[in-house]
Amino acid sequence: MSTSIQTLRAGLRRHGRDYLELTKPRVVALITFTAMVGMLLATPTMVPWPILLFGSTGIALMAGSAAAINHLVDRRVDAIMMRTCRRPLPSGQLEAWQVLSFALAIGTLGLALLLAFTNPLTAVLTFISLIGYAVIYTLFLKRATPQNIVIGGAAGAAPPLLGWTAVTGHVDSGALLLFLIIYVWTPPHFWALAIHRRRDYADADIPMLPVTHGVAFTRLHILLYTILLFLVTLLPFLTGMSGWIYLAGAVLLGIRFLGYAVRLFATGDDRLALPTFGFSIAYLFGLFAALMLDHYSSLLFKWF
Ligand code: HEM
Ligand SMILES: CC(C)=CCC/C(C)=C/CC/C(C)=C/COP(=O)(O)OP(=O)(O)O
Repeated sequence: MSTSIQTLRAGLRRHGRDYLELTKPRVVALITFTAMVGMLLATPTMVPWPILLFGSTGIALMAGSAAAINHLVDRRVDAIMMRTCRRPLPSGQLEAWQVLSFALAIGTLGLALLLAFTNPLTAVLTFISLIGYAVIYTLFLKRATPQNIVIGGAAGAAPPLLGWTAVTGHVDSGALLLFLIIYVWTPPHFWALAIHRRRDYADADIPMLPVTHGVAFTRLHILLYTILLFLVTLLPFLTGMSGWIYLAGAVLLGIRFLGYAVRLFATGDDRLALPTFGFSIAYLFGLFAALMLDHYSSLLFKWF
């Protein structure tokens, strides 16, 4: 046992950057931020600091573990695609057993933190999200249907709900609303990138929407989902969960996102696809920052 821990430690020192890359750190950073906003919105008082700290670390570790399993399952597909061929497995920097050990280690640590500092419901739902992304999406859906990311998007949309249940111990309408926002955001986020990288997906025989149904059809669906997203993001205000500060943020960000989607659709210029993908990330960060800002400003207003 101690020898295998020593081997793991030596490997971590030599390949720190590769292990970090396995976790998709920038994706997990945004996922963790949305989970923390879910925690903050779940209560009108302060979130107990052990839940905030260890709950979000637990969710981040399990999301990182899911991302590492995705690298393992997809290693042959990743070797074919230009965007992913330099990843640690296809480039030979790490071997499959190292990736599996790493994923199991951080996944188990994450699960233990959630069980110790949050509640069984959060631990179970986070585990289901891990399986949803790492196994159901990556191994089956991704290769089976162009609706892969619509169905698989449920795993990526779960984090704010997980943050919410970490604080309250149950799922309620506020948590479901935050889930719904990310669920509807995922198709325009991903399909914009898929238009830009469609040749990669065709080469790897992955049935992404622009490959199976063409670019024009995908542009239309990006636009339709962005309109739906605009409407869904009004719900936190309409249901009284959030106030005017959030509404202003959601409308401004939504108009900008719609601007990208309309231009992509109307001009048919695929050079707009990558900027649309880039903006989708800034959009989601901005929207959740607006939820948080609105929550605390309305609390301050009540206190004084
Ligand atoms: C099924 C759901 C999703 C799919 C298929 C998807 C797909 C992708 C892909 C393929 C990339 C890679 C871009 C690259 O390597 O150049 C990416 C990047 C990114 N995604 Fe997603 N995504 C999903 C959900 C999410 C969620 C839920 C979040 C956060 C809440 C997120 C945040 C990001 C961020 C921040 C990046 C940029 C990463 C970087 O610059 O390294 N994605 N997404
Ligand atoms: C809370 C928890 C455990 C959630 C896990 C959610 C999670 C890590 C979602 C990531 C979504 C994502 C980057 C999908 C792209 O995979 P891809 O295989 O289509 O993209 P790739 O080609 O860049 O690998």
